[in-house]
Amino acid sequence: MIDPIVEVADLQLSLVGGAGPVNILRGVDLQVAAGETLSIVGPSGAGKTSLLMVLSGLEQADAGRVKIAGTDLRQLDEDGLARFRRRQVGIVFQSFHLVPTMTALENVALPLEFAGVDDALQQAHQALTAVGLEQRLQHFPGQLSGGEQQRVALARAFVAKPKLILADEPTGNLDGETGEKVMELLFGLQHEFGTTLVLVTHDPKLAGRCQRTIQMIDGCLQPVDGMVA
Ligand SMILES: Nc1ncnc2c1ncn2[C@@H]1O[C@H](COP(=O)(O)OP(=O)(O)OP(=O)(O)O)[C@@H](O)[C@H]1O
Repeated sequence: MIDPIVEVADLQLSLVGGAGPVNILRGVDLQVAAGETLSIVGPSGAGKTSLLMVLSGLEQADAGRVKIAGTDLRQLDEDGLARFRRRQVGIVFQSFHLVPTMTALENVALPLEFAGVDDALQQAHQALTAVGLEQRLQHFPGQLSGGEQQRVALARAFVAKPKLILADEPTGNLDGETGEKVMELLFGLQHEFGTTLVLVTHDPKLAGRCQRTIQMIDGCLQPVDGMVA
């Protein structure tokens, strides 16, 4: 593959649960090209979220290779991983993960402020306008609907123009119509910025919007319909 932004080889992850260590990712190989949209589907508990956690640097793999936008994540310490996340990755979670004590504007400005950007609030204002929330800048998450909260989360994920967006069930907590609108916004922003998108979903319609779909089964990635992971 030319110019892959995600390069994962023989990735292994085990986490310690109540009954001892569990092998969650068991030899994952994956390449995603710059600008590509990829969906990952598969049964509950197969390891999809865990893979996104490793790709975002929120979880450290036990073995294998994880290179994102040319950075070998396994060589980074906690500070390096935090810097990597701020610069290269935007994350959209099912349950929004906004800071409840901050307004929509402050939530979106946060990644820019961490990155030392001077006009963080101005850029956050623009990003919220782009998702149709210019009338909600000073609202706190608790004063927003689920769909509005997810639009704030989309603005926050895209505001620093990361190379990679990781989305975990971004419409999972929304009703059908609201989910459709959030999906349109997500793909609209992805297209506008040419961002690489890796999306975990149980929704076949959402998965079908991506250029490529693969499935996670029992900690391993497998092709869907003859496609190659
Ligand atoms: N912190 C943890 N400690 C121990 N086990 C964990 C931890 N986090 C996840 N697991 C286990 O890892 C497995 C994979 O979980 P993961 O959330 O990645 O699956 P998933 O495919 O995203 O599932 P779903 O579709 O239900 O969200 C599950 O069996 C889960 O119980």
